[in-house]
Amino acid sequence: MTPGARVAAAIEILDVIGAGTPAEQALTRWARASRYAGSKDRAAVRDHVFDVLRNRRSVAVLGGGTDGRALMIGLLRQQGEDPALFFTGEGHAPAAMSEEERRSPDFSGETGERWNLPDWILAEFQRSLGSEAEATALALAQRAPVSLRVNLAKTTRLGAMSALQAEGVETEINPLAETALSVTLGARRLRNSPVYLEGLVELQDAASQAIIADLPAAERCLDFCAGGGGKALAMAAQGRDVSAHDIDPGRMRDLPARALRAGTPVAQVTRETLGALDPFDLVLCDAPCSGSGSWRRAPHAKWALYPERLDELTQIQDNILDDAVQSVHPNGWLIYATCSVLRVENEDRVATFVERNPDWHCTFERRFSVSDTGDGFFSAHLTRVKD
Ligand SMILES: C[S@@+](CC[C@H](N)C(=O)[O-])C[C@H]1O[C@@H](n2cnc3c(N)ncnc32)[C@H](O)[C@@H]1O
Repeated sequence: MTPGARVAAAIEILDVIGAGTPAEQALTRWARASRYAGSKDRAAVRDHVFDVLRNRRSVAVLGGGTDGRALMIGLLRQQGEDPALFFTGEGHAPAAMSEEERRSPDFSGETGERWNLPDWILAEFQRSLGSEAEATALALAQRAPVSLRVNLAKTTRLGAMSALQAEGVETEINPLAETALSVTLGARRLRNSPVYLEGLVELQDAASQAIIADLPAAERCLDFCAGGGGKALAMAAQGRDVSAHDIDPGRMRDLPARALRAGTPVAQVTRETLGALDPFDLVLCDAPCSGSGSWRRAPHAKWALYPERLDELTQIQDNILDDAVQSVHPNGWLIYATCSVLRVENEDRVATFVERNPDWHCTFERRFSVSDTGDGFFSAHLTRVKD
């Protein structure tokens, strides 16, 4: 495909997304219907689409509209390209630009537009991040790094690096955790590589790994909000005895296969069986949240969040802590984590938990910035106050 044809494909997909189809679904449908597109074409079209979704506000201003065509004109301008070189009308390229489209709009640069955030969230964003607010917003508009967790139950970090290199996947040490690698080349080869298929590495954000690396020593651990089990598997790879629970057990459907591949067993517990089990030394609540620390991976979530939903999430987070604390051993740990950068979902939830439970205190809090090495995350360690 020519560069212009890739832009035309992105326009078509953005219009499908604009009409309400989720981004991944729209991309998959387009790829199935476009057998002529090679893997490089598919990757380039995907990058265009996700670059637009991350930068929706600024590119709408720069392109003078919100349909796929305007958004792509805006994206090319933002990337320092001349859109007229892509909009030629030749072959499969989009039609040549009109007189009006050629006029580069004035980019007023209001904060929400420059930061590519909805206006309503700006105050909370600034309260949460202070002097880091702008850098965080701008980082969320960039592509996310690809990080791997080395399964130390099967190999070493250097062992994994050289095995990956032999398969054409280049990596470098990621400083956030001793299990973490950043992929610098060949990420697309990963999923079919023996190193991945044999469970020597898992795809996992490095800050997510650091949250597990920070955990206090504890033998029997419960991942209360296990989802796909990324953190449960990371805990199991540390040699802990791990059980996984989720309000929606269907979310854990891939966990047995992943645990088998990793060679690190994870038991699954249901709501019903949980009450009959002995309390755990550590209960991790990786709570549902706005996902604001990982909006560069799921940019649609940035635009789908609204104030009432954020309020609802904080209520769910409080309820989860109140529920999960019942499974913690008297000398045990309650760990709270989110992939959010918002105080209202992080420090504020910990503070209100301690207010409701004065016999508990927080011994550790850590924030992870959105950076080249990892997503935005938060974690806090809570335990009972000792007499
Ligand atoms: C952030 S995701 C977990 C991601 C997972 N820990 C990982 O690292 O892959 C949050 C999970 O919490 C679950 N959840 C939501 N409400 C819950 C509740 N009240 N009790 C337990 N789990 C809940 C959701 O179904 C979702 O799978």
